[in-house]
Amino acid sequence: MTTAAESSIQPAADWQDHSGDYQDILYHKAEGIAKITINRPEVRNAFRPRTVMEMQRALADARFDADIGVVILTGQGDLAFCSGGDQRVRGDSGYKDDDTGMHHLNVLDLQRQIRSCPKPVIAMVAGYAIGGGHVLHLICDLTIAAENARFGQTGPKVGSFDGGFGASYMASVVGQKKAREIWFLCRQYDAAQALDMGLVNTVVPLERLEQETVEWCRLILEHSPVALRMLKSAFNAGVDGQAGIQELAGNATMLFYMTEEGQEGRNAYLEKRKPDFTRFRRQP
Ligand SMILES: CC(C)(COP(=O)(O)OP(=O)(O)OC[C@H]1O[C@@H](n2cnc3c(N)ncnc32)[C@H](O)[C@@H]1OP(=O)(O)O)[C@@H](O)C(=O)NCCC(=O)NCCSC(=O)c1cc(O)c2ccccc2c1O
Repeated sequence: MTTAAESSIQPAADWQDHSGDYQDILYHKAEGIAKITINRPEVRNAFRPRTVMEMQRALADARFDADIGVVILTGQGDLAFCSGGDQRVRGDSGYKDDDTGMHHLNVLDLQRQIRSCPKPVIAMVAGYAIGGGHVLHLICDLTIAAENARFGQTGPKVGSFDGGFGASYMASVVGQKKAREIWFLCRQYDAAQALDMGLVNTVVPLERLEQETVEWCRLILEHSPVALRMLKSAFNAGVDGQAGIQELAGNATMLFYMTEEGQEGRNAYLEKRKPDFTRFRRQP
């Protein structure tokens, strides 16, 4: 019998360990890919506040590492990607932080961080993606699922709900009727059903899960980082309201700063002269 920690997923890259002092996650890098693994298989990779904080730190590292072009989010073992918030530490107003005793719903911060990360984030799902763990895979740009993957929400069963991305973004992915079914009935869906409703991008045998995911990463890494960045923020802008527009506009500003026209404004200010924009064409 396999234990929750054991994995039959074949490694597909020469991963370098960057886990450092992390307690709840593993963090690896290889070939321009960062891999963040929730490492709490004894609770089906449920997250507590510390888990989320560590994931936030690792994701920030991946974002600011110029050698990294794509991020994989996954869970340790064959049995679960993530089973959502750790119900054992759920207090009366959130999940209790071991160190401070404060109550958190900090996975919501992580969701926004995944969405605004200018690099593609891919969920690599074996086993259960349930509750807040299901929303985490949903938020990722792409999901590669193993044949044993199972998806679903439990909120209304356990006294919780995610009325943010978990509801509205889900509806934009699977449609209003299906999203309401997923939340109202709290059923589980297998990988084939998830593929059928557009919740995942592809389904592969468990052993090939990482190989397929790394192949997708390698393809992405062949492509223009700026084009990918612009596309991600453009996809977000359509559903994220003012925050999405801010992200897309921020990328436009970054590109403008990279032009001579943008730099003329800065240079003129620093050189205490009037800017000369006459040499820049007005595009039709
Ligand atoms: C995930 C399961 C379907 C797996 O079932 P299976 O039969 O394979 O395994 P067990 O049930 O026996 O579990 C093994 C072992 O793990 C423990 N465990 C599993 N999940 C959790 C969990 N989420 N928290 C704590 N512990 C967990 C389980 O108790 C067993 O331990 P033993 O010691 O008894 O052996 C099934 O486990 C399952 O349904 N799990 C619960 C899923 C769930 O309800 N998750 C919480 C949903 S709410 C949520 O995630 C959430 C979090 C947030 O931070 C939010 C923030 C803002 C808005 C909303 C939020 C939100 O909804």
